[in-house]
Amino acid sequence: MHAPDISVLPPMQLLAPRTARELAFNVLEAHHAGNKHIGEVFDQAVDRTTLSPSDRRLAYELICGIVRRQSTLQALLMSLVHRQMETLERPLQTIIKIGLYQIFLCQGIPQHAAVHETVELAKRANLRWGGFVNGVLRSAIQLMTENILTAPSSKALPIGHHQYRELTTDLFPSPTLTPGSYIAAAFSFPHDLVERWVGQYGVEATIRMAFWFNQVTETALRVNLLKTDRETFRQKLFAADFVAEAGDLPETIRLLSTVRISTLPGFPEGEFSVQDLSAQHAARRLNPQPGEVVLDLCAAPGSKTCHMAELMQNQGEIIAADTHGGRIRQVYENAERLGLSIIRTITIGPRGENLPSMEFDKVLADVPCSNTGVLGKRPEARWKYSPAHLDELREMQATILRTAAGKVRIGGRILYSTCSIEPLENEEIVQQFLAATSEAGGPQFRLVEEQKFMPGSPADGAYQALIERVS
Ligand SMILES: C[S@@+](CC[C@H](N)C(=O)[O-])C[C@H]1O[C@@H](n2cnc3c(N)ncnc32)[C@H](O)[C@@H]1O
Repeated sequence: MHAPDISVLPPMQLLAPRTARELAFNVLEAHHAGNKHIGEVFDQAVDRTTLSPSDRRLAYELICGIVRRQSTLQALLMSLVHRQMETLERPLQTIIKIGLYQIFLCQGIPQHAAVHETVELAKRANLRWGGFVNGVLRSAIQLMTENILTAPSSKALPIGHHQYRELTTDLFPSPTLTPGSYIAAAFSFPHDLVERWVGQYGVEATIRMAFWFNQVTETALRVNLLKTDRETFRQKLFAADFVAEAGDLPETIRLLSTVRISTLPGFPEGEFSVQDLSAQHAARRLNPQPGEVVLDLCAAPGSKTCHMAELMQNQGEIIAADTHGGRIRQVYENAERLGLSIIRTITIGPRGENLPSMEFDKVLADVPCSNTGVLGKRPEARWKYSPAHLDELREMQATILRTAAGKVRIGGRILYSTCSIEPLENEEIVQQFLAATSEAGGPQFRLVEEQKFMPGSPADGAYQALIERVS
């Protein structure tokens, strides 16, 4: 008889999770079953618990870490459980991974607590699982040594801050013989993606990026200068026990505490937004002025739209367009919270159908992309990468840039931006656009400047090209 296909079994859920591990289990199981973002699933599940803020934080760290480090945890699991993976129920695999993540990759959780808490979770899920999970996790501890390494090897498990934990066994492919396979398995990235990075940036830079993407990063905030000033807001955070520093741009703050954003002081009053530093450069680079008429072609959820409105002193007009009618509502909600009244939202077709017939001073084209610059912030994003998807995205990006070109006035500017570090989605799209328009007899364009932000230097990866219509 064949083993049942466990991938199609309904998710298992614990009623009323009582611990951080139980909450993590519920969210991971629900995430496996559906298509929703981890953050959304977590928000729904957490609202139904009475867990303390520190338990919620631990649950969130476990969830994000386990989704991110899937390949690493799978390699550990396979070396510990000498059974066909298909015969191991998926909820049981999830529980073991919760234990393995705590033992190998969480700082500050003693091994005995990691084992005890995970065995309790296993027993709550299924009384028969406690002994098995206990055995697997105790064997896992035997895989660890006390040694911290500073260079990769097939025994080296990357743990963060450019350090590796030495294991007692060769768990990973050799980084010397097959660097791409080592990085993919040990750091947990799709193999295709790692091979691209190794080809473009070399092994060392790829490893630096992989470390950066795998560590929990600080959060950048954008202060709403129409409501407060940066120093006053920083003092407010400080008074509420949060550590924050001034960032590069006049409105940027680096928040050095881990926190659920909506609980920060000033959030309901619209004194700030969450936005990565590299993304904050987009509106700054386009430089919209008070009184101008601006088109944001891919606006939802509206971070950059609202930043532009703030830079425009809430004077002029912004048409915030998106093809996703549901998400466009978020632009409206963000604008309302931030006290911005110059934004008008519209739903458009994929080729700009339904856009008003006028021309604009500035056009922002913040196109959908592979997200390869923000893989640290979005734990599941790396697993959505595929070369085939890249082709689809490129077609969409070129179309959106052409739509932008058709809406900008002579002397006006377009900002083409992505949160990708793939040249195919960035420089190549822009160069192809410039070549095509210079050959055609219509409007002419020039590249004013472009910038690629590499992940970790110092913030998310991104690309921005400022293009001017010259005739
Ligand atoms: C990277 S997100 C935009 C993020 C947004 N600019 C911000 O800063 O919050 C890309 C958006 O483009 C939208 N989109 C997808 N295809 C589109 C198209 N053909 N035209 C316009 N928008 C599109 C998606 O619905 C998505 O909301």
